[in-house]
Amino acid sequence: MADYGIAGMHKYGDIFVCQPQAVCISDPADIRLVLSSSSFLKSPYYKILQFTGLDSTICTRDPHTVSIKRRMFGPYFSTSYLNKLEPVILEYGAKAIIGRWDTMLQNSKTDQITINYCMTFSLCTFNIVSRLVYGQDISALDPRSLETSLEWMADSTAYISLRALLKLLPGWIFKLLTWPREHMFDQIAEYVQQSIDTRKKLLHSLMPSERRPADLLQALLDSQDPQSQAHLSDEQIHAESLLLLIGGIDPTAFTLTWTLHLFMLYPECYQKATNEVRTQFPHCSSASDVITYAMAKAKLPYLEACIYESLRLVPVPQMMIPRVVPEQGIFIKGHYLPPGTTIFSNIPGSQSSSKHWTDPHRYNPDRFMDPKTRRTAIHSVFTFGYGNRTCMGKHLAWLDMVTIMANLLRRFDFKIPTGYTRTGPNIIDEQTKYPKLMNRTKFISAKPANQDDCWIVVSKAS
Ligand code: HEM
Repeated sequence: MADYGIAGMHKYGDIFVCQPQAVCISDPADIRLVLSSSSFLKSPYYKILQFTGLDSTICTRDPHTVSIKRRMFGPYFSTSYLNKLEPVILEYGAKAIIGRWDTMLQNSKTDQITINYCMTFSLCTFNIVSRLVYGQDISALDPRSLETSLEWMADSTAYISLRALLKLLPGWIFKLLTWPREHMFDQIAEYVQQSIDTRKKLLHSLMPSERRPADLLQALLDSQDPQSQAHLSDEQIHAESLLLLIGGIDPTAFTLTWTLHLFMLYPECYQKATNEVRTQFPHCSSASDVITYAMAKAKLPYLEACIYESLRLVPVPQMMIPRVVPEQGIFIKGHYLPPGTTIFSNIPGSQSSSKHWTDPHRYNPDRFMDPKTRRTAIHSVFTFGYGNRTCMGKHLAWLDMVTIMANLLRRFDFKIPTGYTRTGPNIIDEQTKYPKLMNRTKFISAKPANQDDCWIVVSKAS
């Protein structure tokens, strides 16, 4: 889909017909216009994201229900609620990686270790999400549970996504293809139910003076329909929790992966980001001394710009967030689009277009630093979507990404393993004339296609 959008944009420009009664648009101004209007409903395509028999937030189309759901859950994804969750996020995120790498370095005879950073970031975001959404400490980065965690994470997320996609097929084919692994779905459902039951028991046993837990499981249990005051049923919690599981692991982990990969391809950016972190936070007294999100937001603008630039250059979600033209129709670039037309926002195309970005194939975080271009640049990155259906978890994703990256750059040095020659600062892509990026899958997520590209040498900060 992403390649098709990029090729179509090069051939036909900022708007082209991509299917009967469907167009693909790439001008950031047009994308903003469509995505910021609540009268452009999500297209029925989103039904494939129905992980259980019920609509979770992402595939809800009816504007009234959407408004209720966003009012119910929105406060729990706000920066003020996330502040309460930050100690847990730091413990299961940045501190968990630091602890693991410190132990590995202590046991290493060479003062350096070689690790797979994509896997580390995936386990780490899995660790955070499991704690926040299921209230479970799965210690994903602990060597004793590493293999089980990897297997469970890969199988469950792949299976849930695949099961959703297979729904596009006729019912009997869906049943035929999914029944051999249907037990997995039952296992996940059981896990969710156990988490809900354990939490309900805990709440029941709390003394009035004791504090209720603060996490996303509690948010799902506490949230109330603003009109009827009704709470979510266990089935609704199940549907929403699977969305948080799928949305919360891969996009965050892969954005971190691309950021570190891009640092290795652009050593000057890596050096600048590292210098910024180590100049602003020079003293690192103990293992528990970590850079918090507020500290990073206040003092690390270049690191933030680096993450924005990764989100622009490699937008991890590869879907084109389709919307339907409302009954009054719309003119885009002089073309009248009648009601019912599907509009795909060509995010990968728009974010790599030389019409809208100077030197688009170059990783250049400075475009998010210059006060003259910063605002427009930020509003032209659609990796989290945009407007009234923008990603609800984006503040959480930023918190995860900034705290993990800032703390790792502060404590560790990174370099490409000796002998690795598939990518590097001097391995230039013939087409773009800039360092070649590692290959990626382009189906659902821009995931590194080959895990062998994700090894990196880590040592203590010099
Ligand atoms: C870098 C990380 C992330 C990226 C790039 C990302 C991207 C997206 C995108 C593109 C959408 C769809 C927007 C649309 O359909 O118009 C979305 C929706 C959503 N995301 Fe994320 N996401 C990320 C992290 C998260 C996290 C950590 C969570 C929560 C744990 C989350 C929860 C959600 C929810 C609940 C929605 C549905 C919002 C709605 O339909 O109104 N996301 N995200």
